Amino acid sequence: MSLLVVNQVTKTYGSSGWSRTGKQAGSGVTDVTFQVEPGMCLGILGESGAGKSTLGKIVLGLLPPDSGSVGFQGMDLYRSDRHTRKRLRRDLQVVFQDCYSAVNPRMTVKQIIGEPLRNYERLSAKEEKLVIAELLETVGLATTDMEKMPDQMSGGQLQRVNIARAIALKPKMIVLDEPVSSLDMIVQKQILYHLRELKEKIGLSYLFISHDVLAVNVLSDEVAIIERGRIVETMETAHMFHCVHPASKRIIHG
Ligand SMILES: Nc1ncnc2c1ncn2[C@@H]1O[C@H](COP(=O)(O)OP(=O)(O)OP(=O)(O)O)[C@@H](O)[C@H]1O
Repeated sequence: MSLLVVNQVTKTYGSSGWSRTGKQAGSGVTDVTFQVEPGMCLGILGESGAGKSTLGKIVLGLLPPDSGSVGFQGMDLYRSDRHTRKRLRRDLQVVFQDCYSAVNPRMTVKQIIGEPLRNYERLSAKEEKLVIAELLETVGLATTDMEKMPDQMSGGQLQRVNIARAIALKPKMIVLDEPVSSLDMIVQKQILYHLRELKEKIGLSYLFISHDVLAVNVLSDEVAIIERGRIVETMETAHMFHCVHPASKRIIHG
């Protein structure tokens, strides 16, 4: 059974003018269908404004679509009761592009990573500290980083903290919304390889939203090209350079 099933999802924003968020009203996404299998990574590759973040929010249960459905672990994300949704959200985590705004600047690394544990698990302070130390090691940070504040870390280190928080509850899937695009090239590469390792080690699935062909190539098993809110072509990443749709060719071959 597929882990994530997105079926004919459409979301249209206001028809004219500018929204409260300052974005110019646009089409959002139209009739989007795809699946992600357990342990696999699907890359959603598209240019700016193509609808990638809209799709990410819909999959995370944060933005109800106008029509269509999102199934996760066999349950309908938007038609389940609150209790089921909370359970599903535990298995569906996210890492956003902006590692600094994703954390509370007044919290220590220990408090940031401990937040989901406190929301879902009943651990003693000692157990929680042990789990956090293990998570820090898993993402390649030192246990002594626990007491640091976000502004004492580099962007790459803080993104590793965000990854540690995302995997704290041993989720089945992580939505990666441009997780490396604000980092420099060397750090980007390190984090992408680390995410790939984690995927294999823990059996994680990813929905990897990106505009970056090389990044998608490192992490994804399959890639779907999105243009003006529509998926125009889906292929195995290994065959990505033989794409046929004009939008895919433009994005992949530059
Ligand atoms: N809150 C909003 N209100 C109105 N229109 C919006 C809103 N959010 C997005 N849009 C519009 O929906 C379309 C898709 O936007 P979205 O942010 O999903 O694209 P994206 O591919 O993530 O772009 P980027 O890579 O620049 O972040 C765009 O035309 C955008 O202007």
